[in-house]
Amino acid sequence: MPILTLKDVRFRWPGRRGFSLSIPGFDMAAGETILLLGESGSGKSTLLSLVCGTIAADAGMVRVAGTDLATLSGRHRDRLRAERIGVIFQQFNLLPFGTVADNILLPLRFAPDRKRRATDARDTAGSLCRALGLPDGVMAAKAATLSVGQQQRVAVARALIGQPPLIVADEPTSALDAGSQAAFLDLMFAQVAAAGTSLLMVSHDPRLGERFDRVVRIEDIATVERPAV
Ligand SMILES: Nc1ncnc2c1ncn2[C@@H]1O[C@H](COP(=O)(O)OP(=O)(O)OP(=O)(O)O)[C@@H](O)[C@H]1O
Repeated sequence: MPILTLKDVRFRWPGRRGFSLSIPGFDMAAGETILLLGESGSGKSTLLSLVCGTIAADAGMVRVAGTDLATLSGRHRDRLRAERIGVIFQQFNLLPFGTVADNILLPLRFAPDRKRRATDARDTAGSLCRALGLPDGVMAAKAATLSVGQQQRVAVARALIGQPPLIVADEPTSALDAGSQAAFLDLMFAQVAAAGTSLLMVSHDPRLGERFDRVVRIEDIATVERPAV
């Protein structure tokens, strides 16, 4: 069964001349890694928001791990996202005054099944930190005191904890220089492969493509209408 299926999806941002996106069909196999490429403003983040259920399609089907998001209430969509999807945002969205441990454990609060899979969640969080090359003792540090590269790794640990079947990442390397970018991707891919997780990552950088099972350009799967400026 695919981890993700989009079929005849249409979405338009509100406003008389809002940007609109339509996707006739897109499938992602379980365990597959896909790089989604497209220029700035081409609708990549909009597509990820549809997948995460933070915005609802006007028409068509978005199916995540076998469930059509349109059949769920808002509360159940939030629950499905927390259980099934690990999200890494462009700005990482860490709680600055929370500790690293607080931040990594946060998604488990809304996802009891995922919490169960993480068994001893604090130990698991510590192991993920070590595997991602974070220094000893980092779990007790306030997130705001870490470097950008370290915060990025905490965001990956938060997405991976409890082994959600799908990781969605929006330009997670945009704040890193080329060397740190490669090191970060090595660590992220090692963890994704170890857990057999599917990874849908957005970027505008085609050089990252060789690491992925498949490279998809947004214009190949979606038709967009942009408002005239
Ligand atoms: N919250 C919003 N409300 C209204 N329109 C929006 C909103 N977010 C995005 N858009 C519209 O959707 C278009 C596509 O934006 P989106 O962020 O999906 O593109 P992107 O490919 O991810 O761009 P970037 O690479 O710059 O992040 C934008 O040009 C904007 O017009």
